[in-house]
Amino acid sequence: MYSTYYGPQSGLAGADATAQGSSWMTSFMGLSSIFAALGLVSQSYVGSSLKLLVLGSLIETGRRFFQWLIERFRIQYSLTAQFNEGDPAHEWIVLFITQERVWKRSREFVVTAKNSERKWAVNTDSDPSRVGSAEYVPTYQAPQLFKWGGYWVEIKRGNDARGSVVANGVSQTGRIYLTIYTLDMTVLSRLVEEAKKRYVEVNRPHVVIHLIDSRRFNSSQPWNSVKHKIRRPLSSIILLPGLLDSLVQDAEEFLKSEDWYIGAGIPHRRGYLLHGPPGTGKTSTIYALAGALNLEIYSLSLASNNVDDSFLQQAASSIPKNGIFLIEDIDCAFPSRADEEDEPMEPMTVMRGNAMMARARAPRAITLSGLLNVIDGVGSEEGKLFFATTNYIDRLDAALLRPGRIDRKIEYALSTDEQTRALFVKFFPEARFPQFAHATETEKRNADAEKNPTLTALATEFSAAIPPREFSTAELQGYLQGHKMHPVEAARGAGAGAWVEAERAERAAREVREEERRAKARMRAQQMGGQGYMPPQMAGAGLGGSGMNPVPMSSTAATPTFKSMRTGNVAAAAPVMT
Ligand SMILES: Nc1ncnc2c1ncn2[C@@H]1O[C@H](COP(=O)(O)OP(=O)(O)OP(=O)(O)O)[C@@H](O)[C@H]1O
Repeated sequence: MYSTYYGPQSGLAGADATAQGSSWMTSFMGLSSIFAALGLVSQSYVGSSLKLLVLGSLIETGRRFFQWLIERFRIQYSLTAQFNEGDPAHEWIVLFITQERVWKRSREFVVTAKNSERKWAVNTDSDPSRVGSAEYVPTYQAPQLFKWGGYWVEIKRGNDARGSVVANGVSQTGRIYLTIYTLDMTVLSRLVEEAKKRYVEVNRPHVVIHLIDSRRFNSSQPWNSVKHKIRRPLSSIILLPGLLDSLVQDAEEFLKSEDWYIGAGIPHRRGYLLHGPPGTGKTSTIYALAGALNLEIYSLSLASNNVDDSFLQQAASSIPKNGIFLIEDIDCAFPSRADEEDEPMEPMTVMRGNAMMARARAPRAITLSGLLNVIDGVGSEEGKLFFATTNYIDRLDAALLRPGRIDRKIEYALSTDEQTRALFVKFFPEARFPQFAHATETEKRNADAEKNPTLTALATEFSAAIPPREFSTAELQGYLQGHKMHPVEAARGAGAGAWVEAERAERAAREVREEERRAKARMRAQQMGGQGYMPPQMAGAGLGGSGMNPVPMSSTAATPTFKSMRTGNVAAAAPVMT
């Protein structure tokens, strides 16, 4: 049924409107309550955030304050020492922390194949006799704390930005900072002394040689590489009788007489020049002497690209007391005129004019005056032993050789009969060859000396087969090494005699080749001369090999060849100390 009912209909419309109004109101109310609720929520959120912010700030401030306090404490109640790589003390401390097993908490290691360069690797193997093929060296990048002698010590590594280079991703040069939590300076010096003592102990079987590695060149830390050589006994050096003893005695006496030098007003230093043909034992003598006297060697090559006067000065003055400063082949820095003429420039360079030619022969970085200053300048005293070696003493300037710079000149010569014999005996000791041991008088009478020779007899035969003053000890050593298990073959028959003939033939061929090279070089020099070129040392009116060198060089003497040295006055002279 359907009916029309207006009143209520209109009433209904009104009610609708009312309902609409109330729903709007409701919505408004709802919204506002949401907003209110949201407001409340956001109020509480902001509040909490604020609270968190305040709390966080407080914690951070507290943390910083605590850090500051710790830093204050560290500064006030600790000592920090810095050890720079290249300095010997750095070596001591690295060994010390390795022995203290500080590396145990290390997380970073440099791993390299074993070689003679110092690494102070950690020994992780429980069996110390087992030798691994690689070295594991902790980098100490993160600070490490350990206890020593009742004190807390912190060790940290820092890098020297100027000098460090990155090899295999690991910085090679750097510093070690050692912080001890005490105010007592004596603790630091006790620790350093202890470190040095251990270092000396560990190195007893070795000779320590400090070198300059140009790959890690750092002018403020010149000695940046350390090598260890097994100590060589003095008895293994075969020289003329008395020579080695007098050298060792001289050096020992020098080291003991510091007070005398001070009293006499003489700088406490001693210079030695070892000169003579290659392979006669000059370098071996210095290493054996360093081992016998417990001295470390600081060895420098003047031929290195990076070495100039100021670097030389820096290197020499950073050698500690009682160190050996060694310059090998000292003549190399100042080649004689003959050598300069042997190495003319390339023809292309000549074509471009004299100005370019003059520049092409750039002045050498080391000057003679620079070298002289280093040998007798500030920092060269303090108990330093200066050793230089050369194959060509005639090339050296008289200024370099004067007493005070070079106090002893020791001449080495090619092997004498006596040395050749001694070398054979050293090579074939009776302990290793008992079958050739000394025979008793009865045995000697009954034995057939030809069939059953003793080592002494073989040594005499060997020295008779080798002409005296013709071969260096190194050459003879090379020959004997080829027969190290066969003393009879080494001493007799085709062995020694055939070797002498082969060596002579090879030398003659080498000299022919050398003469050809020189002739070619002279021709090139003449061609240059024809185009107006004059070698700078000639233009420089008698200046030495270094263009910057204000001191005249005595390089006009003809360069001796080793043939002339063997047959001439050098060969005739016995090794002497002057
Ligand atoms: N007099 C010697 N006694 C023992 N060994 C020697 C002697 N001379 C040379 N040797 C041996 O020869 C090798 C080279 O010797 P060393 O380097 O000492 O000679 P050098 O005179 O310094 O040579 P260079 O002038 O070329 O530097 C070494 O292995 C060394 O053992």
